[in-house]
Amino acid sequence: MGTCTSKPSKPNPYSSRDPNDQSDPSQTPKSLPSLTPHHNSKDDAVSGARQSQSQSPFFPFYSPSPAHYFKKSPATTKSKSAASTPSRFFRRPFPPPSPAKHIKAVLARRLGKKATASVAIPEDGEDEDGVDLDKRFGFSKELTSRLEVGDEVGRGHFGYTCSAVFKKGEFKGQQVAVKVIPKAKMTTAIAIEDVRREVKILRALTGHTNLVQFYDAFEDSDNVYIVMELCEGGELLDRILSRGGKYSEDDAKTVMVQVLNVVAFCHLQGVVHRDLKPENFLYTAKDESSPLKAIDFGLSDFAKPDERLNDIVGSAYYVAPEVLHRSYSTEADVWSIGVIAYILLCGSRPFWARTESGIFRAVLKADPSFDEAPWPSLSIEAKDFVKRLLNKDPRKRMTAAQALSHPWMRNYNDVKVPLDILIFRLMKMYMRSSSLRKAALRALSKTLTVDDLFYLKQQFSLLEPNKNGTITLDNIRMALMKNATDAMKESRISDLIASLNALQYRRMDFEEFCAAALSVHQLEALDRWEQHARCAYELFEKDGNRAIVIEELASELGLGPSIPLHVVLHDWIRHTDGKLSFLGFVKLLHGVSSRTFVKA
Ligand SMILES: Nc1ncnc2c1ncn2[C@@H]1O[C@H](COP(=O)(O)OP(=O)(O)OP(=O)(O)O)[C@@H](O)[C@H]1O
Ligand SMILES: [Ca+2]
Ligand SMILES: [Ca+2]
Repeated sequence: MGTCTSKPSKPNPYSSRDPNDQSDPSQTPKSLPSLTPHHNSKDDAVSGARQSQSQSPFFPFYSPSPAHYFKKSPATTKSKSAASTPSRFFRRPFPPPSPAKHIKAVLARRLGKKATASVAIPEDGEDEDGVDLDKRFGFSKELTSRLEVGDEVGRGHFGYTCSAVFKKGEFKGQQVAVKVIPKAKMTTAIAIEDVRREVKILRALTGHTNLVQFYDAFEDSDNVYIVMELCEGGELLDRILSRGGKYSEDDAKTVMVQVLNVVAFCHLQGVVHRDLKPENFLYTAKDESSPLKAIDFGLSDFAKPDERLNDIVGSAYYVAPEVLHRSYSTEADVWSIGVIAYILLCGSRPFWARTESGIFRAVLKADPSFDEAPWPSLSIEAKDFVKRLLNKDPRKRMTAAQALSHPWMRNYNDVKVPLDILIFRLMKMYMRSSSLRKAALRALSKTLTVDDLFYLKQQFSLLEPNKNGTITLDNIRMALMKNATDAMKESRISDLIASLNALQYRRMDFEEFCAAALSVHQLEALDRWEQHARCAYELFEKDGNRAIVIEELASELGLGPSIPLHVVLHDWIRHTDGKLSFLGFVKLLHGVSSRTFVKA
């Protein structure tokens, strides 16, 4: 993104650092151990872009940045005509790359202005003609009287971060971090709104162990200041690089459990982070066992139930395919966690190319490699875990809470599985389904394995405080309230509860809960899907299948009069006895609507 990539032109006026000291510690080139890219792309342009150590000792680990970075970087010039070897060295590109939002700009160039005009987002960096931007945030102006601001501790594209100490008040003496975001960089209404939202989300979400604690926000005519907990242990990225990307499975789990916990929490609150990457997780202290904290909610947004987001934001290596397709929600964060998990376990990036469009092509088309070392020596569970996070279909991808109950994770240090927002979405769909579909789902739920049931049992018990084997609408409301932050108001999670109103006068037992909260799409992604479906159909045949005429089936499915019923539903009914065929059964499980047929 154009103007948001440069460093502040003047030194931090609050820093006690020697103003004559021209050196910038963040810019000292570091030689870093290799993070080898590998994937199974059949695209020669992509695989041919791998680099050799001899010819390319330096290569940015970060996203290949916008073209202007690439042209300037000596690292990239060196890497041009190289072939692949696994053990080369990278160092950090210079200046810091991977501005999060630039993906939008790159796609705008690729698709042409017209294609992106629908979202009416001016390119960042472009001034909005004739519009006087209101850069007042309503934050306190008392920064200097409340805090003594010290040295710079980190830097991003939108801001830089300094350490500071509270001079007075309830936090007197407390060391904190202050992220300084220059107002000069807020050149569009969208950019201003982003900063407003970053503060709003941080303020609302604070309280989770793995989320940086927010203290306050200030402003003056030049900057916005976000005061938060100081994390002195550095970025997760630096730890990965210093280890050469080699994490034992247990060490990777220690990272994953924290990342998944905070992301499951955000998703339950209806917040999607949209920029999950190792740079945006900080350790509170230098020691290995210090907790990890999610930071940088600069691209985060509220994801209302049933709403799809469409801004193309994120960082290239970590961006989910559906973000590139401009229709996504919380699942996109889980993809990014899958990329992080892949990197932790094998030290390589799953989707890699020399150019940004090459990375996007790989994200959309290529399957990451699980054949090269060290994958063959890793556990089957570890591979399954990563594959289920990196499913290209967001409906088939695990959620963060499901990932915590995956066999690879769940026995690790007594992992606690948090409430999963997906449960509410699925229950809502179930409550609105026809009795025929409910019977089909019930049959399918009888085929679930111990692993599948583990997750559902955990979720059920989170909703069932009385342990009497049933849940009510009140129980659900209470469970959500127990976990609620202010963010839920904005993301309208209460609407979800309202949509479960049909539960008001009855209870749901575990058996029905399994039918209501199972995801057909996720089961379909498994190798054993065919077995599940066949077995469920047999059960359905014994107990649920009945003769049905096409018109009745259409009304069960809620199909409108515009659908040529006899054409589309012909194969759904068995001609011998007029009952649902296997095909009809599977279609029914998915839940269909007139829209399905219109699309087809
Ligand atoms: N609470 C904190 N404690 C210590 N350092 C921090 C803290 N918050 C941020 N930093 C440092 O400042 C850097 C920039 O912060 P942040 O990522 O929030 O800024 P940004 O301008 O939004 O960056 P990006 O270019 O990634 O969007 C971080 O990578 C980190 O090194
Ligand atoms: Ca960042
Ligand atoms: Ca950011």
